[in-house]
Amino acid sequence: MNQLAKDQGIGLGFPKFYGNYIFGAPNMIVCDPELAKQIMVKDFDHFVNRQGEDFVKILEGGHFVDTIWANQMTSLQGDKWKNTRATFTPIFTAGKLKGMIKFIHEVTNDLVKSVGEEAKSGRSFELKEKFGKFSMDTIATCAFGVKSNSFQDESSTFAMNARAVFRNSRADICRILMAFVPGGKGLLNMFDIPINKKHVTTFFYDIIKGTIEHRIKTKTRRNDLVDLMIDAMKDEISIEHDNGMESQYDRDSKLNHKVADKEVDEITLVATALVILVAGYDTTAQTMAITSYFLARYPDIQEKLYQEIMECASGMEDESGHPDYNMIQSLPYLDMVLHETLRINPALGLITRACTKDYIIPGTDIPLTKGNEVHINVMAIHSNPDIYPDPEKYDPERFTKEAKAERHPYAFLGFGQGPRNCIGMRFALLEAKLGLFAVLRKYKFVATPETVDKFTLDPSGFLSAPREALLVKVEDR
Ligand code: HEM
Repeated sequence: MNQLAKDQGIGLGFPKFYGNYIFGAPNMIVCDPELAKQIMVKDFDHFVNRQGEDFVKILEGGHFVDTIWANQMTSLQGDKWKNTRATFTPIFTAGKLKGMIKFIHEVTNDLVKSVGEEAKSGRSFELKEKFGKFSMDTIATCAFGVKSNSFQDESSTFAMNARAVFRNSRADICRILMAFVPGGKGLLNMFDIPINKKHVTTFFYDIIKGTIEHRIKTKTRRNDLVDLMIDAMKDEISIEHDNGMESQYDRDSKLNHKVADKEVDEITLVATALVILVAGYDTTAQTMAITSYFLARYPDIQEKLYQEIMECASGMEDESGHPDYNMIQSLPYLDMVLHETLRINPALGLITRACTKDYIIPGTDIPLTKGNEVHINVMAIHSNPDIYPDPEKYDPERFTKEAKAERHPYAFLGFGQGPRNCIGMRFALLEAKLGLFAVLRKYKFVATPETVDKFTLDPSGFLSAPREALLVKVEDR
C-alpha cells in the first residue's frame, strides 16, 4: 500500500491531487503540502474523522471487547474523539514526560546490556527485534505500570499478548469479514462472540484494572501514564503553559474543545492504554531500527552523531548515568537523524481523513461529499525532488533549522499535522533518543555482508515496514 502510494505519486509526476476508486468508493489523494494543510488544519471542521461513519459502526459490535477497541482515540469520531483527545493531551506535555524519564532509563539499561552481549558474540543481529523489545518494555512500564522483561524472557506473557495484538489468525480475519456480511454481526452478537480478539483484550483490561486497584489499595503513585490518565479523567491534571515558545506543529494541533462532565470510566482508560501500545510500539521500534541500519550503512553520519553524543556525555557527572530531559533535547543532530529516517520511511505512508461536511476542493469546483475519504500521500510528498532534492539519499542535513525554514511546514508529515496529529510524538522521540544515545555512546553499528544494500517495503503491512531482516553487527567503542 505504502510503496504503491509512492509509485503512484512519482508515476503521475506529483500532481496536487488525484482520484481513484477503492472498492467502488471514490477517494481523493493529496500530494501537495498546502492542500494537506488546508485539509488537516484550516478546514479541519470538515475532516474531523479518520474513517467513514459506516465503516466504524460495523466494527463497533455489541460485545464489551469491541467497545474497548471502538473507544480507541485512533478510530473515535466527532465529539467523542474531541472529548478523549482534549482529556489526554495534557499527559504528553514536556513537563509530564520529565517525570517518566526514569522508567525509560531503566529499560535503556536492559537494551545496552543486550546490545553488549551482541558485541561480545561478534555476530549480526536483527535490529527490528532488538528495538521491538525496547519499545515493548517502555510502553509496559509507562502505560501499564508493569515490567514486561522482554530482554530477559522471550516468552513473557505481556510480550506474547502484545505481539498477538498485531497478528491476525485465520479465525480473527473470518470474524472481521463476517461483521461486514449482511446479518453477520447479528449472528456474532447472538453467540456473544466479539469481532476483536477476546483473549488479548481481556488480558490488558485485567492488567490496567489490577494496576489501578493496587495503587488505590497501597496509596502508591508512580507519576507514569497510568496515574496521569487517571488524573486527566478526574480533571486533576495541571496544564502547562508554553510562554510563547510553541512551535508551528503545536499551534496547528490546538483543539478548542471544552469537555463537559469528565468521569473515570474503565473502558476509556483501557482503550487509551491499548492505543498507546497499538500506535506506539511498532512505530517507535521501527524508527529506531531503521535509524540504526542507516547509521551502519553511513559511518560518516554515525561518527558525527557519536561526536555530538560524546560532547554531551562529557558534561555529565556520572559516567554510567543517563542524560536528563533538557540534555537529550539539546542534541540537534540526533533530532535531524530521526527526522530524516521518518522522511525517507514514514511509518504511515498515507494519512487519512474522512469528509464530515460537504466541501469544495479549494481553487476548483470539485465537490467532496460526506463520507468521501481523503488520503494525504506522505510517501509522495517526502519523495518529491522539488521539495527534497535527491530524495532517495539519506541526508540528515535536510533537517537543519535553516533547511526546514526554507520548506513548506507541511513538507514533513512523519507525525501527521493538525488537531488529529500524533499525540505521542514527544514520548516517541524522547524514547528513541534516550535508547540510541545510550547504545551509541558505547557501541558502533557496523554493516556486514548480511546487511541489505536497500530494503523494500512489506506490501501486506499497514505501516511502511521493511520486508527484509535488518541485520548489523556492533563493536565496542
Ligand atoms: C516514531 C514513532 C511514531 C510515529 C512515526 C507516529 C506517527 C503517527 C502518525 C503519522 C499518526 C497519524 C497522524 C494524523 O493523522 O495526522 C499518529 C497518530 C497517533 N499516534 Fe503516533 N506515532 C509514533 C509513536 C506514537 C506513540 C509512542 C504513541 C503513544 C504514546 C502514539 C500515539 C498516537 C495516537 C493515539 C494517534 C491518534 C491520534 C488521534 O487520532 O487523535 N504514537 N502517529
